[in-house]
Order: sequence, then structure tokens, then C-alpha cells
Amino acid sequence: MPVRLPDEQPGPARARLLVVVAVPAEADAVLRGLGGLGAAAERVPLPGGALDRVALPCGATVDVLAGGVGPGAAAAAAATALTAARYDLVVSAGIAGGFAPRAPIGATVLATGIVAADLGAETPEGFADVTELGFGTVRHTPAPAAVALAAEALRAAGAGPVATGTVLTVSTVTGSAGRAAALTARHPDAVAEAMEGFGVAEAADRHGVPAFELRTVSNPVGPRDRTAWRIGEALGALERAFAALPYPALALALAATGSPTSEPAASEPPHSHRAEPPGPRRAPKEAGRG
Ligand SMILES: O=C(O)c1cccc(C(=O)CC[C@H]2O[C@@H](n3cnc4c(=O)[nH]cnc43)[C@H](O)[C@@H]2O)c1
Repeated sequence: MPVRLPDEQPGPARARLLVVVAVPAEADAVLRGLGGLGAAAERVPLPGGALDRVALPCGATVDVLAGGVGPGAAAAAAATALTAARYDLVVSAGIAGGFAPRAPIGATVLATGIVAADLGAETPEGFADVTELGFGTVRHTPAPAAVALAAEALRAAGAGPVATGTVLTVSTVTGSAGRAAALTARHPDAVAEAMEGFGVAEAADRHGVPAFELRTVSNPVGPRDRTAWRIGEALGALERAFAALPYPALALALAATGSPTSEPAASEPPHSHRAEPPGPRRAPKEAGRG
């Protein structure tokens, strides 16, 4: 029978979360929400950067990493952190564009689906995503029980409007009514778009860790109008959301449902472009260890 060190005792109270944001202003908002800004956080070096580690009074540990803008930077940063430490949950977080009327400015959005919206090819018949092209997945699905739990906690805390639905990951911020309409036609359940969620979820999936996306809305998705962006308001909502999340309960809900979150295409070829994880996948039971 293996001997466990005190630090390795199983249980949701000891959950380890990795929160990946794009820029330092978002990291600061998350850290303020966690009560871990400044001296309360430990700076942990990583190859190519550093993260801030906060030990919560409930026993959970939350690492906050500003990984850069866009899915590529986010995937690289998340993969680096996941290689350096063990996590029970990875959260992609930050500001986002909201699809009206479901996600107004200041709203908090929880992803029921994390979808790469512009990963594919233009064809004479229109856009075809990489799943349709036979190259893998464009969607990760966070555990519904965990999404419901987080939404309930945010609503109970009075953290402002909360919307659940698909969060699109795009490499180009939408700047026209035409593209906004095309996105909602293809993804009727879309509540928001941002630029990192799918990259973070891909990295988490390869490490067998559940992923989750939480965004707060800074601007409407549509015709480009930088004067309409309310970044301060969205950062305030991000801080309130991270103050209200039920960390140990979230870990428990995720342990019950397990991982991964990806949905490979039914037609995925045997030699798909999906890389195998760097080591053996952790069993769902083990992934929930606190
Ligand atoms: O256009 C500009 O002048 C400009 C200035 C500062 C930042 C930006 C961004 O595009 C920030 C992208 C950043 O924020 C997330 N985000 C926020 N709103 C949206 C959106 O409507 N569509 C996509 N991403 C958005 C995103 O996740 C990035 O991290 C532009």
C-alpha cells in the first residue's frame, strides 16, 4: 500500500487549480478575487515566465498564469504549467466579447462548450471546420455538473448577470455585423467569443485534466467600436467571479465526472493529427485527487 505524504491526502479541499489568463491585468483581477494579490501570492518560475500561486483558506491551491493573447500562446503556456505541476482543473479566464442579448457588458459567462470557431477551411460550400475535414476536434465540453455548480454559486453571490453557453475561440476579434451573424448562425448557442479557451482546453486534454472557461464581457461582438469596450467593468466582474467560485466543490464535481473534455470526430482517421499525451493519461479517479 503506497504511503502518502500529508500534502498528498486525497480530497477536494486540497484541489489544485490552474487559471490561465491572457494578460497581467486579467491575472491581477483574478488574484484580487482570490485575495492573493501581492505578498499573499508566491511567485513560481516556469520556463518562459512565471505564475502566481495562492493558497486559499479552504485548502485549495490556485495558480494564476498570464500566458499571452491567442490560442497558440495560451496552449503553450498551459502545457508548460501542466508539465511542471499536477492540477485537478484548468480554467481559461479573462475578458470577452458577448453576443447580445444573452451576454451584456459586465456579465459573467461560463462555457458549456469551448469551440474553435475559425479553425478550418473556406470551401465553395462555406466554412468547414477541422472536424468536418477529418483532422480532429474543434470542441471541448466542460463537465455540466461543474458548470451548473459554478453558475449557481455566482448567482447566489450576486456577482451580476451569469450566462451559460458556447464560448467561441477566435484568432481574429470579430469586427463586423456580418461576421457576428455568421458565427451565431453556425453556433446558435454562442454566448461569447475570446481568443484563448480552445488552446487551454487542448493542453488540458493532453494532460488528462478537466478544463473550464469563465469570461466576463467587456464589449459586444459586432461592428468594431473600441470606445464601447468596458475593460474596467469586465475586470471588476472577473474579480467578483473568482471571489465567489466554490473551489473544493468544483473539484469534487469534476472528480465525479472525470476527463477529458474533447469530442473527437466520429470520422477521425486512425492516424489522426491529434497528438498523444506526453505520458500515460491519468485515470479519472486519480485526476480528481486533491
Ligand atoms: O483593438 C484594440 O485596439 C485592442 C486593444 C486592446 C486589446 C484588444 C484585444 O483584442 C484584446 C483581446 C483579448 O481580450 C479578449 N477579448 C475581449 N473581447 C474580445 C472579443 O470581442 N473577441 C475576441 N476576444 C476578445 C481575448 O480573449 C484576448 O485575450 C484590442
